[in-house]
Amino acid sequence: MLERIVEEVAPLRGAGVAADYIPALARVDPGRFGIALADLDGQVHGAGEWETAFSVQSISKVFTLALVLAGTDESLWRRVGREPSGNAFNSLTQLERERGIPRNPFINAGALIVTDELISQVGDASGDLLAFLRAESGNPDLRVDEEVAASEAAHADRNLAVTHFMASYGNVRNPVPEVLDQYVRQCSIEMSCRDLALAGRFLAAHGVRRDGTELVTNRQAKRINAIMLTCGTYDAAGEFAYRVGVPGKSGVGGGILAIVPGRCAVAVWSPGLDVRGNSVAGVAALDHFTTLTGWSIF
Ligand SMILES: NC(=O)CC[C@H](N)C(=O)O
Repeated sequence: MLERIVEEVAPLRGAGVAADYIPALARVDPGRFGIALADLDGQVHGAGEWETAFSVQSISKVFTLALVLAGTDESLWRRVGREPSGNAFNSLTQLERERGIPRNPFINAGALIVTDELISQVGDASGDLLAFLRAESGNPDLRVDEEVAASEAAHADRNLAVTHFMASYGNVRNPVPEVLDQYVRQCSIEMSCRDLALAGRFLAAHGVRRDGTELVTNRQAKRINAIMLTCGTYDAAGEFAYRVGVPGKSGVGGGILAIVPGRCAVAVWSPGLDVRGNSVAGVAALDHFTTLTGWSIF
């Protein structure tokens, strides 16, 4: 079935444009495509370029949220909301009206607060994330792409502005440059569809990790999936629910992690993005996937 999906989306490969506000991402061929599925037993299947590493970008926000929630009570929710923003992932417009409290943890502003919280908990937030991702994917070679990190850090005016703005409301605990550095590093981690599907599997498995231990409770996993559904694709979350019908988190590297609760995690990658920053062929592939399997949650 995954091979069939590769064929079905072939005409869409190359549609859209690779993100260019981070120059190192603009160099990737937008026509590439891969898909992988990890089931609850940790079996993984793939088609296309499913073992090629790419920049996970905002998909990292799901994992940092899970790590923060695993390490604390619910106090994070005093600093970040749980409502769809209806705005672009890097928008500033709601922040002044809402006194420095970002709408949700998956837009940049909210993810920067989550990273700030993870720094307070563990210090080296991106290192902690990398250790988690290596363990879940079984791939000890996962690493930060230093070229992408440097490129993003050199073009971070907007994320710096957002973080300073939230700091002016007292909603940032660590020095802004440190929060930015850790955020850029987490976004610049390279993973393949295979790695991502395995790393996201715990969200399909009600919070239980590869080794059988619990990262987050069943209730927390349910809630993270709910926020992925309502906020994971930014101002296209309604359209994503309409077409795909499962929780999903996209990144401007062209990847999308989708969760079918109780069944599997699916990762797709194709760098050509639509205007809202979601992979054109990736969304289409997930649309085919839930149609072929009947595994939409609706
Ligand atoms: N949507 C995304 O993937 C955005 C992540 C990117 N690192 C940024 O902060 O702009």
